[in-house]
Amino acid sequence: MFPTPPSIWTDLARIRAQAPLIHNITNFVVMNNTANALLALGASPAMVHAPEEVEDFVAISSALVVNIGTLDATFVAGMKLAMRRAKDLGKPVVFDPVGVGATAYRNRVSQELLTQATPDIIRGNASEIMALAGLNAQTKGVDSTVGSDAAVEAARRLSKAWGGVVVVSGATDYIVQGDQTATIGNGHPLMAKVTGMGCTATALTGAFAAINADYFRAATHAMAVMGIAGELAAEKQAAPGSLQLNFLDCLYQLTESAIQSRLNLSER
Ligand SMILES: Nc1ncnc2c1ncn2[C@@H]1O[C@H](COP(=O)(O)OP(=O)(O)OP(=O)(O)O)[C@@H](O)[C@H]1O
Ligand SMILES: Cc1ncsc1CCO
Ligand SMILES: [Mg+2]
Repeated sequence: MFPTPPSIWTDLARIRAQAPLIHNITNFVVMNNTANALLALGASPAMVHAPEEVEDFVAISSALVVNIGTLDATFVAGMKLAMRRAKDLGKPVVFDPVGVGATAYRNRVSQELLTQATPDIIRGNASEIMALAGLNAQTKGVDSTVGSDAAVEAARRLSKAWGGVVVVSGATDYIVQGDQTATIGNGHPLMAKVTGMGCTATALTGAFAAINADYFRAATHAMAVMGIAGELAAEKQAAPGSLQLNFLDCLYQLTESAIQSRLNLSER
């Protein structure tokens, strides 16, 4: 048994009560998945990337989620404007460096985004976090080639370099801020067989950051809810198509007692 921080449930109840507006600049592959996941969680998603309107949209949103999965020059221009405006307005920024390490363009854009407006939380798989930390990580497009354990020290290095929270997802999720580490052992291997489950984790993290200004807690709670909903869904039917569908239903129906009985969280 693990101790259950009641704040996971408190945060989830707050999201359901307040339905915070989450501004997403994300990739074409997952727009529908992450919008539906945010709705099932209780938040209110909007996918808005035109440079002409992102600054105005940030101003009415409670958090900004930036994901470079299918980047191009127009997306990047919108990301820079939105991230700078979010920082100016003190709104949480969550960054997903999809596929960083795979190409020079992705590496350059990621570094530009990080230096222009430092995100509060970065969530990536192990290859992405290692690449972002400047390690010569092997990457296979958008999927990781190494386990999350291998990237914990890279996450710590990144976090110490700019003071934010870094999340490495995988069989075990690591949430790192400075010397602090939380690990989440929930989830199911089939989650990696549905595209955009990592992007979904990042989007949900945006919703938790919108209602909890302790971003270490917000990220930890998001990864816990993600993992628990994922394992509940996999238990209904262990196949990818069903998992994608059941994940939304399990997220929507998630109860305090399910969180309490399933949470696999440790901290040091
Ligand atoms: N082997 C596993 N066991 C348990 N949970 C897993 C496993 N692999 C992935 N997950 C969970 O799936 C979610 C997505 O993590 P993953 O590391 O696969 O993201 P990703 O590679 O960025 O995905 P994508 O780029 O497709 O969005 C996380 O919530 C993670 O905890
Ligand atoms: C498959 C894929 N390609 C670019 S973004 C994306 C979604 C998972 O990261
Ligand atoms: Mg990813």
